[in-house]
Amino acid sequence: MRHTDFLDNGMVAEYSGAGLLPGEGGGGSVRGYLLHRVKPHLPPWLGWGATGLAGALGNWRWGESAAAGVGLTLASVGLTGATWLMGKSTSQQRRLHSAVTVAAGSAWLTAACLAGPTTGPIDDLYLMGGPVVALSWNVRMVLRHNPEGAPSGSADGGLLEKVGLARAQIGNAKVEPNRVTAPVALEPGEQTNDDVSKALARIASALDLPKSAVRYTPDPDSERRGDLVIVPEDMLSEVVEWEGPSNLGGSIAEPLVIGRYDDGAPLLVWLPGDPEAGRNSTHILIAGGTGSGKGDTALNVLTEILSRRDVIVWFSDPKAFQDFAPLRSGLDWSAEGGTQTEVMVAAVEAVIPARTRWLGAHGYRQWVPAAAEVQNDPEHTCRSDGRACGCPGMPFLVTWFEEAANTLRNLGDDTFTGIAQEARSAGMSLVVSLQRPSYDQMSTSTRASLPSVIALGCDPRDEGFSLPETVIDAGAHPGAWGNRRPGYCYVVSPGIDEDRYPSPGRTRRFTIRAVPVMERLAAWAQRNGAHADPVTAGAVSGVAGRAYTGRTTDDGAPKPSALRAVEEEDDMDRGGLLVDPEDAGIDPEEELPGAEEGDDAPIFGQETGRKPSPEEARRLFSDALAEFETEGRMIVGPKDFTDWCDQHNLSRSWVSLRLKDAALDGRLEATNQTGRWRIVPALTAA
Ligand SMILES: Nc1ncnc2c1ncn2[C@@H]1O[C@H](COP(=O)(O)OP(=O)(O)OP(=O)(O)O)[C@@H](O)[C@H]1O
Repeated sequence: MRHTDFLDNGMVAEYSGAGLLPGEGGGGSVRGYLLHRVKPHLPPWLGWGATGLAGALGNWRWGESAAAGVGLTLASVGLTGATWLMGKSTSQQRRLHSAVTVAAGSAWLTAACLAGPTTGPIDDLYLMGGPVVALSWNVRMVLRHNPEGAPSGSADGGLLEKVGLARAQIGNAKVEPNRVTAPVALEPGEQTNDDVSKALARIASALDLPKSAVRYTPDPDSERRGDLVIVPEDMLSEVVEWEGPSNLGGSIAEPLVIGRYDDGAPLLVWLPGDPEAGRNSTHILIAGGTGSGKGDTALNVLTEILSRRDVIVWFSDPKAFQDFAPLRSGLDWSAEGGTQTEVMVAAVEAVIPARTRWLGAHGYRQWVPAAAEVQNDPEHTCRSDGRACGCPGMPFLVTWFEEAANTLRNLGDDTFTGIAQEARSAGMSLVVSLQRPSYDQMSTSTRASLPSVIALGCDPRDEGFSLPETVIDAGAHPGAWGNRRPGYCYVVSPGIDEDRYPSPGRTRRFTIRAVPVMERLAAWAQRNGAHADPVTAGAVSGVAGRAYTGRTTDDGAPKPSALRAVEEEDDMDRGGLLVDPEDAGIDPEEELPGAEEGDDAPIFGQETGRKPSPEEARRLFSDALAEFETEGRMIVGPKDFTDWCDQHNLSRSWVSLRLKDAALDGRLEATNQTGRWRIVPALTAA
């Protein structure tokens, strides 16, 4: 049994102060346990018995011999002297104790041999003195087990010496069920905390435990002190299924519960910052190899987010919502990769300044739950006369990019880093997941702008990508799990005590049983969750046009006032940029054809024949852009006009030139990809 091996090693027993853990040690039965406890204290008593026996036998053999008397006396003195000499290397106290014991024992033996063990006081001396001496050794041993942070002596030296940390000291360890925390003090000037980090694998090997069971938390105030944490039994091996969100209707500012740690504590992450705790909003990277449980981990996070009342989610998934389909109707906006995702990214860029301005105008240095409520507090007013402004609140915004490597690469490092930096003060968090957590998927600077990570099992070579070096040094090794431990993860994120970073946790598993619960959650979010505020909705519509629908209500319920307000401002001929009331029930998937599908579909009129006149051609081109806009295909390039060119006998190079002209006219805007243009919705065009 692992646990017992661990204890048998003696380390915990030596330094716990409390001895063995309840019910542990030895053969498993009560008898075995007692025997195990008593065994170390027997030798002095055996020595006492042996001395008595030797006295009786010696008297029978040499009772009458004068020569034997001289020999025995000399031997006794010699043995005592030798003990004293040999004790030189031990402590003074131990040396004296040993010499006195040998002197008393050998003197009694000499007297018993010569005069007889029962003569005069010799037998009384044996019966009274022997137990006293034996007991004195027992007491010494018991005291040695409670060093109270004192230098550790030889026994711990055994383990630490084995792992190359001789002369380090282990103090009084704290023993909890399945967790031992032992303070370590290193040799001043000789050893550093780094040496312990490097020795963790050897400590695990000495204790016959997996590498992830042994961790080290350096003391931030000292280079030679820290806590060695040993968690002998893997309490995460039991799979726990997801049964529902932890806090339905709570605020997104409250922690998201995504699983549990190895000691049973809840595994938490926070997205918005907390001004009181001096914490900023964070962005999260979900990193894990294939089969590491990334999909289920994302579901843990997303279900928690969707169950909160003051948040909206924009979600891009190039895998066509394979894993997330049951939750899709709870999202404010969903995109299936390709052009749809490009539009979403452009929209994210556009809403950041608008949201930041709104928060600033209402006196919020960062998003807090009160920002999502109607602004009835004169402390948070945008009116110059200081009276409450009554503006609709602004929900927190989570923008989520599944399998994001391509999107991020297209976006470029500087753009992404800028978005990530600025989004934090706009009441937004980005969540990004990667197919393979490695630097060929994501550049160093992009990785650096995602401060939080949920690091699942991966290739050992990719550990350095997933986790900060300090956490790996402290004993975190997602590479040791690969895809054999789905859902196991380390979480590094503001709000979590840093001591926890190297502790593994496990997210919950989603099975087929979870599907109806997720569907109910999405329906709840659709009815009771937040809707985009007018500022966010206005900014996104200015970029995405009809591609952004906002979360629709499926039961014909009136749309939230935020959206109606935007619609009322719209050009009446266009009937508003957001969903028409009669379109409210339309499945957004049907409304937004994928890029590939759109490429093949003949969406334009079927005019054929002669080449149009230049004026006619320009009119047709402008109609084509309007049609793209109606379709919600807001990012276009010459290749999107291939069929159209064939129909109208126009060339793609002519289209290229017209695209540039349209950009000069303000109808299009350049994207950071050459030859790709974003349509400026007609409402906001000059
Ligand atoms: N927390 C968990 N506990 C137990 N099993 C889990 C857990 N999370 C995921 N699994 C199981 O592990 C397997 C792989 O999970 P999942 O598909 O989420 O991995 P993935 O990392 O998303 O892989 P891929 O990238 O190939 O989609 C699935 O069978 C899933 O049910």
